[in-house]
Amino acid sequence: MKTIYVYHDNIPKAEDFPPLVMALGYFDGVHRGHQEVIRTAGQIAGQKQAKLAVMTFSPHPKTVLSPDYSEETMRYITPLPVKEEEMKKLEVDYLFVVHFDQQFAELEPQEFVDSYLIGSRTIHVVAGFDFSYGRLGKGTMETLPFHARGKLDYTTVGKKEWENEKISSTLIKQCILEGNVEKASVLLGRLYAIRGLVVKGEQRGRTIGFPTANVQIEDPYIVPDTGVYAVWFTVQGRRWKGVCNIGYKPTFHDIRAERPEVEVHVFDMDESIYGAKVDVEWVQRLRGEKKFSSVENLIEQLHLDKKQAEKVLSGQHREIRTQDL
Ligand SMILES: Cc1cc2nc3c(=O)[nH]c(=O)nc-3n(C[C@H](O)[C@H](O)[C@H](O)COP(=O)(O)O)c2cc1C
Ligand SMILES: Nc1ncnc2c1ncn2[C@@H]1O[C@H](COP(=O)(O)OP(=O)(O)OP(=O)(O)O)[C@@H](O)[C@H]1O
Repeated sequence: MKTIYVYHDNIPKAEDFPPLVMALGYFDGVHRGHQEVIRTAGQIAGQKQAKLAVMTFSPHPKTVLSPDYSEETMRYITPLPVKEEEMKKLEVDYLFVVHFDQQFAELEPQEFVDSYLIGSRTIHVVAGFDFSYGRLGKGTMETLPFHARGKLDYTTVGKKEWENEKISSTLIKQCILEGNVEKASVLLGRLYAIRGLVVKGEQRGRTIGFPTANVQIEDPYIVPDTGVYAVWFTVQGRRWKGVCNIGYKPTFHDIRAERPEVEVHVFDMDESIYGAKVDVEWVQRLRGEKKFSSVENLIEQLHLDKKQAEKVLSGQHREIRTQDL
């Protein structure tokens, strides 16, 4: 897959590309609704002997269009490098990442179709029923035939739902923030995962029999609600079972840190992994974080947490259910 960063002054030109079938949208999470859009585009590309392309935007349009968001505070299910990996898995040939700024937001729908689609040799557009384009989102899948003027074909993908709700990035973000990582995983079609770096913690863990890997999150991910989770922990290509606390450790700290810490007790792992890149996959939230009256009470609870996480990870929860949709 080739990733192409597009700015206003370097819009892709038709002569540089083979005929493209283009899936359009932001695609945060690359969830099951998105997968349907991209697979549909892939099938059409196969039929038309064209290449499969996806056009996404960066940063999130909300950071430009809404005063409630900014690039500094925006959080994602799949920050751009992770989105790229998911697109590769879907066998996308070209990922166009269009720089979203005020100037782009003000493009008339006709200009967007002419310059960014027809101009880049898109022969067929695929998007969901609620996709919109151009200034104030005035372009929709209903207006696309008018703007296309017979120069490209289009396919609209119907609403993909789960339990009568539209699968959307917004819904998945909400689930993650509430700690409902199981539902988030069902909607994503894979376990929600966060990549981070193992850093030194306060070194107290090993003294209480529960050493933990402190995970520093560097990309702008949405972090699940505070609490204790059963997780899979992947380091150096090996996947381990673990139990993770996201929180402020109120048993030891009266004053809240700026951000919650993410620390994983990895079962049966006896290696020093400081500095390693790791993936934490969130399987199930087990409980909320508590302030214990003594370290002994905390340790007692940690044994119970470990047992419960072991049970969850050994059971049916290992693979998420895909037959429900
Ligand atoms: C599974 C698990 C559950 C935890 N639950 C709590 C909790 O409910 N309350 C709390 O104050 N700390 C909790 N902790 C954090 C421990 O207090 C922390 O791991 C310990 O103090 C070691 O910290 P350190 O790695 O910074 O040295 C939990 C840690 C783990 C691994
Ligand atoms: N559940 C769905 N069913 C069908 N198409 C979808 C679904 N969700 C998104 N799409 C389509 O996938 C593309 C990318 O979606 P986009 O990221 O813009 O929206 P979203 O997932 O609904 O996120 P948000 O909650 O931020 O609106 C768009 O063409 C959109 O119409």
